[in-house]
Amino acid sequence: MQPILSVSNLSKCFKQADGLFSSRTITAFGGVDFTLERGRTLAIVGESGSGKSALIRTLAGLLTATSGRIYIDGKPIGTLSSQQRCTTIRMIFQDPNYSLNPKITVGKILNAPLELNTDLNKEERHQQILETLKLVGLLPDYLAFYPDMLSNVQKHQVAIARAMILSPDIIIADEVLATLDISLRFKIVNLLIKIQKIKGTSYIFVAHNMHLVRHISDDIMVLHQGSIIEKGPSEEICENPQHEQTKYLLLTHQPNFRK
Ligand SMILES: Nc1ncnc2c1ncn2[C@@H]1O[C@H](COP(=O)(O)OP(=O)(O)OP(=O)(O)O)[C@@H](O)[C@H]1O
Repeated sequence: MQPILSVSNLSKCFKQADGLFSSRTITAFGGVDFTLERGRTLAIVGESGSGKSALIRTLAGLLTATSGRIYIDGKPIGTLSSQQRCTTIRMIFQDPNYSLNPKITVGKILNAPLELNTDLNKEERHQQILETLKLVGLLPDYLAFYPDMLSNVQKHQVAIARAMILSPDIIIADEVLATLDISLRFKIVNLLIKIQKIKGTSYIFVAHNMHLVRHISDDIMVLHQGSIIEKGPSEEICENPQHEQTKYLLLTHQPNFRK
């Protein structure tokens, strides 16, 4: 079967001012190749500055690649309209305290992507919103709530609902669990796993916690200084890491690691 996402020789460079008249080029990542199958979860790990955020932002269309190709379901991403792109890949940002507008209700937050990207009428949009709220485990009462009236975990549920409202093929989650304590982390992880089973969504997770990564991902890709140094099935990478940097990440973020 065709992978839902295929990335070939992708790179992103930034130009940064260096003195008054000169600039220097910073390569955030380069030569990145990978595929993501439908209904699978890929975790991207790496030390700070390894290029994780730049890569996922490029995949989500928030940054333009310097070179390389991205194919969605076999089609070059450049051939998709912005609506098609929005309904295919959605991103969940790290902290819902910043990504959810505190001035609008949950109902309006969920209605906006439908209004912008679909031809559904008001009643159809309302139905879609109710179904999505149910999917993430929230009651219809929450439609009238403002984000500040919600607990931290409920804000995460709303952020997931906003990402799922267009039933995208791929969800990219940027360190979404970092702001939650351990018990709530597993609540959100289990919710994401449940959604994947029901909808067949593919996930790309950026995470630091290797223990969690092992639990939630099928495959792991390790970035180091902008390059992929290791990728493969999660169990294999965690049990038998080949690269020193992967061993270091496992030691730092997984206390039981003994290699
Ligand atoms: N807008 C930018 N302008 C210049 N350089 C940038 C920009 N964004 C990222 N970089 C550089 O690209 C490299 C990769 O950064 P990136 O934020 O993708 O790393 P990261 O792995 O996500 O780090 P972290 O885990 O700390 O978020 C770094 O050297 C960073 O300084």
